[in-house]
Amino acid sequence: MSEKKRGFLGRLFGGKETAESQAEPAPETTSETVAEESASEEVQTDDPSVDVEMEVQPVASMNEPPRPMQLDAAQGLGQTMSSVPSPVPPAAEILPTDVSLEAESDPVIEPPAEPEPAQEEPKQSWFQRLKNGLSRSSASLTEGISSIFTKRKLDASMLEELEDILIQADLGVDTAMAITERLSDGRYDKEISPEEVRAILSEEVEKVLEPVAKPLDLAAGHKPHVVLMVGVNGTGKTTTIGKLSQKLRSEGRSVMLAAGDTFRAAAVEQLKIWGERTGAEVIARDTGADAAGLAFDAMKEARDKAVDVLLIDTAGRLQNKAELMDELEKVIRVIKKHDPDAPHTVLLTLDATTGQNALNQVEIFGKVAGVTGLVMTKLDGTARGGILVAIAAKHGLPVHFIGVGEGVADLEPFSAKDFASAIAGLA
Ligand SMILES: Nc1nc2c(ncn2[C@@H]2O[C@H](COP(=O)(O)OP(=O)(O)OP(=O)(O)O)[C@@H](O)[C@H]2O)c(=O)[nH]1
Repeated sequence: MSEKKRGFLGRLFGGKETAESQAEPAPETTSETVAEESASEEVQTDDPSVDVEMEVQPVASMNEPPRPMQLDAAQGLGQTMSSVPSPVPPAAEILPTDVSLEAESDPVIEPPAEPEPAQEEPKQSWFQRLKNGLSRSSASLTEGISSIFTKRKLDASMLEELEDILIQADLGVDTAMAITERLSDGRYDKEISPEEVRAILSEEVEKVLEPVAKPLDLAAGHKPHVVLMVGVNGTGKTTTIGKLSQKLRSEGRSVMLAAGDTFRAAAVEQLKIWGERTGAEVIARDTGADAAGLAFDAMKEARDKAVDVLLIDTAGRLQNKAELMDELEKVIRVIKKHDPDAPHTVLLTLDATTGQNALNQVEIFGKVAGVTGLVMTKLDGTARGGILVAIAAKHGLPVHFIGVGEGVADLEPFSAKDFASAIAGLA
């Protein structure tokens, strides 16, 4: 019961809610050092000694109280806000094969509107939303299982068919084999029900996911704790930052958002809206501005104002575009000028609809940006949610959150057991 009284993030991030963060004793970055870097790398900061290109535009005050859309921290897992569904574009559409560095101006993707109290929908538990979100993934598995294991005695061809279904659901060869091996153990020539198979599926998936289901740890005392959000275009970086900001604010933490996606005008606007909604100050520049310069200025602002968490957005980039990946490295180098240990968290957002390509994204972003944890989004828009299992088995990186919709309540800390039960279609 006492657990319940602690803030939701306090419990799930492993940190003490009241713990005072200590400022990092990072060496002070001087304007000279930035100017040096700027001269060699053309970082455009707002430091007066450095070439000033665009104005920093603080938007909302971080002292503002969170808006009514706040998810009650103590109720986090059990309560819901209604989400506004919108069609998720297929991976092929959100992963163009050729992306140029020229700034884009596309329509602003407004964060989903807050529900009017009068229109409040019946509250669903997080598990129910997770189940609904994963329904396409679980349907493809459970329908396949039901079609094989119907009043037949277990034989080798059934196991082969099952293995195919599991592999097609992107669970990965190793997990597929582990499941079929476990099934075959002592069950040959015996009738086996689809329910038994689903129970074993759930147990094996949980075994793979348990070691990676780790809360985001903000308790190390960094002030600010710097979270850099990286990933391919349209995977949900900006939306995830907005949702995280909401959660952190409802824990009583001060948050600053850096609109480092200077490539896409709509992303800057989107982040400003999230900032206003969640009471987080937003550091932004005009479209096309230097992302590293913006990150430098945001770091300075966040340290000067002693905010608890700085969430830095970055432009989406394909992992095979070398020049874009170089730009990301530069952003990280500039952040380190303020604090050599920063970014303390590098979150990679993965779009579940991408399927197997996500494995490759983890590898490349891991090398370039030192990814420390994963957020898998859009599990609601795909039958390929099993990819999370393959990623866990291959890379073993912590999975901090999963997203099953666009609404602020559709991002939650990752639970291996819940995910395994939901994908196996268990109640
Ligand atoms: N269905 C669904 N949609 C999501 C989820 N997360 C994000 N989205 C939507 O995905 C779209 C792209 O999200 P963004 O946050 O703009 O993605 P991004 O990675 O910042 O995009 P770039 O700035 O182009 O790199 C938006 O329409 C979001 O609302 C999710 O978990 N489920």
